[in-house]
Amino acid sequence: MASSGQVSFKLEDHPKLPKGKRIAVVVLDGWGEYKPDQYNCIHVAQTPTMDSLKQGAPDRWRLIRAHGNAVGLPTEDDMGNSEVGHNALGAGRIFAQGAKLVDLALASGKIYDGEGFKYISESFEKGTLHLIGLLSDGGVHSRLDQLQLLLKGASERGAKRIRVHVLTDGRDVLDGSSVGFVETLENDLAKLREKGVDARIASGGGRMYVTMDRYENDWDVVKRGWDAQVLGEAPHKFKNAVEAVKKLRENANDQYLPPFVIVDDNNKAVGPIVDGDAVVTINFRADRMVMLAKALEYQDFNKFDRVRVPKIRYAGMLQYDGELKLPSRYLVSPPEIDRTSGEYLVHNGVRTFACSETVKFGHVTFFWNGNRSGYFNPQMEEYVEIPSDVGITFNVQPKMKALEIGEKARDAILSGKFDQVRVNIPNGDMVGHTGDIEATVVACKAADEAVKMILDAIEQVGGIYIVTADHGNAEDMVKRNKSGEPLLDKNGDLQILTSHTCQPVPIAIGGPGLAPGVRFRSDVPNGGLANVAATVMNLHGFVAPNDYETTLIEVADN
Ligand SMILES: O=C(O)[C@H](O)COP(=O)(O)O
Ligand SMILES: [Mn+2]
Ligand SMILES: [Mn+2]
Repeated sequence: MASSGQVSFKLEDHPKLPKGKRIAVVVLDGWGEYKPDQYNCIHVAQTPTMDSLKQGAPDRWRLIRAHGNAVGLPTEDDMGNSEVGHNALGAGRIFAQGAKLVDLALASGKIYDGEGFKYISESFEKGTLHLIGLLSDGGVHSRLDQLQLLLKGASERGAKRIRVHVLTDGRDVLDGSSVGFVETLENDLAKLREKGVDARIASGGGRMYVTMDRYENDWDVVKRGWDAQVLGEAPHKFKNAVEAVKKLRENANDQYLPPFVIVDDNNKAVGPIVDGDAVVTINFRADRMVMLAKALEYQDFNKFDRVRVPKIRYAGMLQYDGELKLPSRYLVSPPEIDRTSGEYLVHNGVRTFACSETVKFGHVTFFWNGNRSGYFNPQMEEYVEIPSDVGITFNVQPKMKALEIGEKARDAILSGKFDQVRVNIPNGDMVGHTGDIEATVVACKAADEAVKMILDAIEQVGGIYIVTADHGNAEDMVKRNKSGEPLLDKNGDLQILTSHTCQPVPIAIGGPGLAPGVRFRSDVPNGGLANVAATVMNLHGFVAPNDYETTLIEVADN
């Protein structure tokens, strides 16, 4: 706890639980609990390991909350996501997250008084304001209503020429919904034009194919965006963005639309980014904006040929990486997630190994450690990234690198070099997002096999396991009405749910090293992801800091 300005990271000994056990912390990505039907891929898949854990209920298996207020999101209708989920798991407390902080800053108008807005507004007189980001109401990376408020606020404060570079979603929202979002935005921009603001959509593309890669998996994705947004070059040229999205959807879904630029009557791009302009990346979530932020901000940059590097005033909606201070200017201060469990544990002698494949690597490192890149103490930690497949949608390879992650974790456990071995197993989530039900079933089976590999290793060394998930996804693949029945679209087709869900997630503890009498408490019925950190600290033999959310376990006297 902080005392006289100094943080002491010393944890108290747990009165009943021993130190020195090897502990596997397994996070299944996108693995919620839902009624067993044909659209519940976890139920349909063979998942003997996860099924066997369930038999430990209620003492060693239970459900915890992973969405809404339990993870610091604005409302109970907000589904969970990896960022807020892993933040809560790692930090042991609930922080108001980016979505909420931006809401508050817009509502109070404070966003316009901050350094970031003042900085970009210096370009309003002579330059163009460019807004780049995900266009949907998914609330995971960005929200349309926040963009709308920012457009209004910026134009009222002097922005005379505005260009919006849209990234279509279909991943946190239904596929096909991009058309409606672009129409809504076009209406707003038309209203601004009536008021004398030269406001237009300048470019676009699907989020997974244009711009929003993460953890440096595939820089080509960012380059395609750069070419369209900055250089004004793209394979597809249209006069109108609604027409562009409708046309391009004939051959691709929203997530994967190819890049396009909007051109004028002379076939000239209407909104390349040039010297003197201002740029705001409107996503509040970090992982899929960091790469673009680097391309926009870094002078030394060799990930792709930027061709032309305009001298711009750039601000992020938030600062995306506190350690890298990236970007250096931002409109809203990010949550200050301090004193995470990872930091405490290295100070208390717990040696940690963390691993996932590229697309989830930052989840068990960067997000887990409070949006902080790098090690707390390289002598005590080792983070291993297994390269993800590039350039495919994961329904094509639904097993992903699950078994490789399992093997790395197993070897780390058996090596005796680590006290905590932490992994993220991505399949349920990454394949769930493709909306391919059959492939998601294969994905869930692979994830279960990886869990088995880890639990077997824990068995062998007399260790402890804790298995949980960050939010739901694969357990429900259709959109439903209020009574839970699947919804059909106007053609009578099932509406496939590519997004996360608001379902709770399982948590299980066990292993030969678990002291007798350890069981889930029954007096924390509303426990959520933020309660996991204190639980893990207990299993390592420590009491969590006072301000952490309470532990989920107790030790019964036998
Ligand atoms: O970025 C993504 O892939 C989705 O928007 C959310 O998925 P995640 O929160 O599981 O990463
Ligand atoms: Mn996730
Ligand atoms: Mn996801």
